[in-house]
Amino acid sequence: MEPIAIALGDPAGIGAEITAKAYAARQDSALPCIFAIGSRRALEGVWDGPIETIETPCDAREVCARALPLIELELREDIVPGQPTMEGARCALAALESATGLVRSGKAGALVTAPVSKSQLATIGFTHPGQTEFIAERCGVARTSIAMMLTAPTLRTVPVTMHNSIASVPELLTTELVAARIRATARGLTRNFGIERPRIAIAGLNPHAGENGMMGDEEDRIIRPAMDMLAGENMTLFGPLSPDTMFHERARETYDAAVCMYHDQALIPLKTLHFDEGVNLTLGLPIVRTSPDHGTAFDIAGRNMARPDAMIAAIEVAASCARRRALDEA
Ligand SMILES: NC(=O)C1=CN([C@@H]2O[C@H](COP(=O)(O)OP(=O)(O)OC[C@H]3O[C@@H](n4cnc5c(N)ncnc54)[C@H](O)[C@@H]3O)[C@@H](O)[C@H]2O)C=CC1
Ligand SMILES: NCC(=O)COP(=O)(O)O
Repeated sequence: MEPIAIALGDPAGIGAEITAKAYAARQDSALPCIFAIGSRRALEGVWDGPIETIETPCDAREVCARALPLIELELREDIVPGQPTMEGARCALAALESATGLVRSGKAGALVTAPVSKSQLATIGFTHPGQTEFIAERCGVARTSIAMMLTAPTLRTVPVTMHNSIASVPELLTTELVAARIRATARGLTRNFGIERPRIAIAGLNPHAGENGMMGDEEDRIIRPAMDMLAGENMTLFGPLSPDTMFHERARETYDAAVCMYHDQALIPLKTLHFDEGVNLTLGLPIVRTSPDHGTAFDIAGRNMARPDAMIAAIEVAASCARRRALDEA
């Protein structure tokens, strides 16, 4: 497998720190060869280990054993941890763009992205809600064909609507969109985890999954018809389930992934159970892309408090998915 590219994210956040700590733990965690893309200053500000500049991903192979390989991007200002700037957002976007390109061209084996600040990116004219949608566009894949899967040891969840206001969710939910996300989830489970006939639990939108229409009708009007559309495809679907009772331990054993109707319905159970090991895996792309589940953590940036566990898990999941895909394509 080619080296894995890590875009360092916002320089004022914890991206550089968790990347450096993941690199330092590479032997204990048996991580594959990785290289970083971003600002050298961001790394040097939080880590005193060895860093070596490389020109191309293939140089990382030789360097990785002795130093963290870095494709260096210019950052023309000092970094103040916890204080994001427009220049920092430009650097984060340049790293994301460059890393995505290297993976798309096959020079890097998978893409792992450290966290960015979405609002800060918006200040420099970034029009995508998040990195997920940007990467999909760069890969030429429609937003409706991808899915944002959060994966952790005892739970995988996928939100149908992603970075949208709660007020807009009922209007955005359509039968076609729900069906598309369920299909992307099923294919993603087969492609990335080798699950031949995935079992997928579908959440309702309303309390008690609508209580037979008493507390909302999206279950009957939108979600059930979406499940019916997929009848005959290679997956086992059940639901719509009451969202409050589908995440307890015994319930989680009955499915391979839960498709949820909005961001927090999917991410609250995942982060509550597995904050330090949750991985965000984008399904439906021609490349492998993962990210730690957490954000920029500006409140602890530069204080050597950031845990690298989710970044290590993101690298492990990326490597495992890339290996599986390579085997399937061989
Ligand atoms: N993939 C990405 O690029 C993501 C980016 N974000 C961005 O992150 C920013 C901050 O979002 P928040 O909601 O505050 O979430 P957050 O995950 O950055 O922080 C939430 C809490 O968890 C702690 N925390 C997070 N990661 C940690 C780690 N590795 N070790 C120890 N403690 C950790 C933080 O210190 C904070 O107290 C937002 O601007 C958002 O856009 C959020 C999620 C994902
Ligand atoms: N909460 C998940 C999230 O914000 C993912 O963001 P991104 O990876 O799409 O930037």
